[in-house]
Amino acid sequence: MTYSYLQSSTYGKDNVKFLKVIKDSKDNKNHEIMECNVQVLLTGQLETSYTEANNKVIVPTDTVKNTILILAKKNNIETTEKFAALLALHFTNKYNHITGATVKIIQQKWNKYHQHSFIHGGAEEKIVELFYKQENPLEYKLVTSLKGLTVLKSTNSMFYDYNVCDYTTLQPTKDRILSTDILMKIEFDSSKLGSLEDISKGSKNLTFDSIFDSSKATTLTIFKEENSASVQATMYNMATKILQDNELVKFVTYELPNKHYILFNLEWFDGEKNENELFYPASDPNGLIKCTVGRN
Ligand SMILES: O=c1[nH]c(=O)c2[nH]c(=O)[nH]c2[nH]1
Repeated sequence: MTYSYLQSSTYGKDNVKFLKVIKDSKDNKNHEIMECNVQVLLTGQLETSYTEANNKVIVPTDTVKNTILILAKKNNIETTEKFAALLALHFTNKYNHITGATVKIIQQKWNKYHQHSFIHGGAEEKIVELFYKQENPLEYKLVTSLKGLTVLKSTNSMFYDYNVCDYTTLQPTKDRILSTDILMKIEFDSSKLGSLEDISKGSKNLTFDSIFDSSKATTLTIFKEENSASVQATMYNMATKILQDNELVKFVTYELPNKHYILFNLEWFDGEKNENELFYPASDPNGLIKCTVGRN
C-alpha cells in the first residue's frame, strides 16, 4: 500500500501562438490570415510518469508544440473547429497510449480592408474547445465561443418589479443603460454533427462559419431590438432563437457582466434635470449573469 494515488492528470502545451498567411496562389497577393493561440492537453496511459518517474510514456510538451505548428503549416485550416479536430485525431492516432485530447484554440479577429492588409478587431475573439476521448469517438464535445464583444444600448432597457427587502436600495427603472462584454458559447450536438474525421477533412467548415455568424448576428439583433426586461430575460431570448435557427446546436450559454452606468444627480446645480444623458461608468462592482439553455 502506498500513501497516495493519482486522482487525475493531463498535460500538454499552452500558448502556442502563430499567424498563418493563407495565399490563394504564389503570385497573387490576395491573402487571408489566422492568428491563433493553441492549447493541447493529453490523457492516456501516463500514470507511471507521475507515480514511477517513468518518462518513457511522456511525449514531450515540446513535441506537442512542434506538432501544432507543423499541422498548422501543412493543412488547410480554414476553421479552428477543423484544426481542433485534426489535432485531437493526430495525437490519439499517432501514439497508442495517448487516448484523449483537449484542444483549445483562441482566434483573434482581423478584419480585411484590402487584399493583404487588415485591421485588428480589438478584444473580440473566437474560441473553439474540443474534448475528445478515443473510447467514445462520437461523443466528443465541441464548443465554439464568441468572447470580448462589448456592446451598449442607451435606451430600451428596464429593470423593475424585482425582489424588494430591507437590504434593497436599487431604484426600479424603465429606462437605463445596458452594457456587457458578450461571452456566448455554442455547444454542438455531436450526434447530429457527425464524426471528427469528417470535421477534420473540412466538410463542416461552411456549417461552422454560418452557425457562428448567425449566432453572433442574433445576439446583436435581439440586443438592439428588444426592450429588455432584464439581462436574464434577454439572454434567454437570444439563446432560444439560436436553438430555433440551428438544429446542430445543443446548448447555448451566455456569461454576461452587467456593466453599470449610474446616472449623475445634478439637482444641486440649480435643479438641473438629467434625463438619462450623463452617466458615471462604474468599473466595479458589476453584475454577472450566466445561463445555459437547451432544447425541449
Ligand atoms: O438585468 C438585471 N438583472 C439583475 O439581476 C440585476 N440586479 C441589479 O441590481 N440590476 C440588475 N439588472
